[in-house]
Amino acid sequence: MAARNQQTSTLMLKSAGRPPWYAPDGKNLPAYVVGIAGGSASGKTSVARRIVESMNVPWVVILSMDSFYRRLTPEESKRAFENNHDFDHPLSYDFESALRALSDLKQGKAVHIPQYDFSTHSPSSQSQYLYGASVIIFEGIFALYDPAILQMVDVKIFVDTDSDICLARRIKRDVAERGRDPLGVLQQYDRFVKPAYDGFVRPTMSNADVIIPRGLDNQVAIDLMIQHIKRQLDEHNATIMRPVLVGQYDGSSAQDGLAPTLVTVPQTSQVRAMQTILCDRSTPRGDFIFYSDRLSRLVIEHGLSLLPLKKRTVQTPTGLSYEGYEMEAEVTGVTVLRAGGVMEKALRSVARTAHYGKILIVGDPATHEPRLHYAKLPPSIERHQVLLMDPTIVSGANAMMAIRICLDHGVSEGSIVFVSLLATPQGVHAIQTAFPLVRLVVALLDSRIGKDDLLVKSGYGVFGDRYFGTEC
Ligand SMILES: Nc1ncnc2c1ncn2[C@@H]1O[C@H](COP(=O)(O)OP(=O)(O)O)[C@@H](O)[C@H]1O
Ligand SMILES: Nc1ccn([C@@H]2O[C@H](COP(=O)(O)O)[C@@H](O)[C@H]2O)c(=O)n1
Repeated sequence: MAARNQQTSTLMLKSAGRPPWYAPDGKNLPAYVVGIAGGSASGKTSVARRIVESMNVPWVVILSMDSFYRRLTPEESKRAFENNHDFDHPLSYDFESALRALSDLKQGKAVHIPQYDFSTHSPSSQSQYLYGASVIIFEGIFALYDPAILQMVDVKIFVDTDSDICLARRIKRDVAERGRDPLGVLQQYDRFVKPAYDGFVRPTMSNADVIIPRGLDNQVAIDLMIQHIKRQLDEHNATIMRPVLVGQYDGSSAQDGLAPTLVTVPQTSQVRAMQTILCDRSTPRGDFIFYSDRLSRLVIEHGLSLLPLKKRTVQTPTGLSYEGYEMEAEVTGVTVLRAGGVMEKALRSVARTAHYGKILIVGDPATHEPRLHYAKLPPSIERHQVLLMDPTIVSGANAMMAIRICLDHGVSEGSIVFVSLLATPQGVHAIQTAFPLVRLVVALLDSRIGKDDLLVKSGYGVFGDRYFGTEC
């Protein structure tokens, strides 16, 4: 039982090169949902897998209804092991949880899906982390049954395979993969599977847009379906955000027209001197590192000072009580790799108990469109105040993707503080337009951006290269 409660989950996201999945206003575009229903062993999973393989992009995911079987009582579990429990009645599914997961995924949120173990008739200790799919394939015998789920599904498929073939495949599969014996499979089939198919599952065929006779054997129908889904994905991609282009902001180089969510650190004499050292092309690398670290600590401290406090009373060594404060919520620092690592170092030097996450976004060399390559965030991040760290904001496109990822993982917009050493007003404006509640703390504003390479023409140069010594 203890093992069952210790749900493990892979928090890694392997979406090599995922383009933006949200519109210029920062809001997610809904994912396209394909529902695949049909009898048990008709080939639903096989068809879903064939679609995923043919799409050949990581942002197509399968959500199986197996994950939403209701938990059995001890009495029901005993009957299940005697092949005498009805897993084919609609009441055996938790449609509410299935709807919630599907709806979250469709809205672009990250979800943890329980995994089901057919040999124990219960959820396994594993859960699956799904994030950011543009196409979701929802498959199961009742995928086209529940009216609220049907509302979520964009294209509805029913796999119609001869029942004798389904039975033969089910015996083979359940013995090989689900820890069953042939006689038990036959008993369960006669008692529950066949009557439920006739009474509940087959009638949902009338909800389908497309019926695929013979399942995987019907290559023509599957190819047509794949073409249809690819077209939907192309249309989806056509409406996603292109880089926020230089020139959209018409203020001057100062804070003209920018909202008060932008805070520049006080321009003390020390800050001015440090900025000058960082802007100077002849500054030796050792000095560049030293002053970047120092300025990072200042910006981080400034960012931390914006986070809310709550009252805390402590006893002093002399026995008096002291009415003080503590942070209202835990802090997570999210590093936008690689240059954000510099600011992470600064956060580690001032915050003893922070959590950490990392995001890798790489600009497409031709279009400068940001592409998500990796994200790893702490599981409880939705309850934390988040410091997003990237030393430079140019077009704002990378920052917007990083903010979107935090929001998709349940962080509220008002809990995010984006800290940066140098930002363009254009980039800040783009971020503020899409995410008006995100606060930004920067050390320096600089408005000069190269039209072709989207690099700040003055300022610190390519910060990461200068800091890590990787300049060409
Ligand atoms: N066209 C096919 N030819 C041969 N075996 C198949 C075919 N389609 C599916 N199978 C096998 O039948 C079993 C059930 O298929 P599956 O796709 O899991 O069905 P479902 O998801 O509808 O229960 C699996 O072992 C699968 O490998
Ligand atoms: N513990 C369980 C749960 C479900 N089943 C059977 O699985 C069938 C649905 O899965 P398919 O992959 O075949 O669509 C359903 O017909 C249940 O009878 C089970 O045997 N044990």
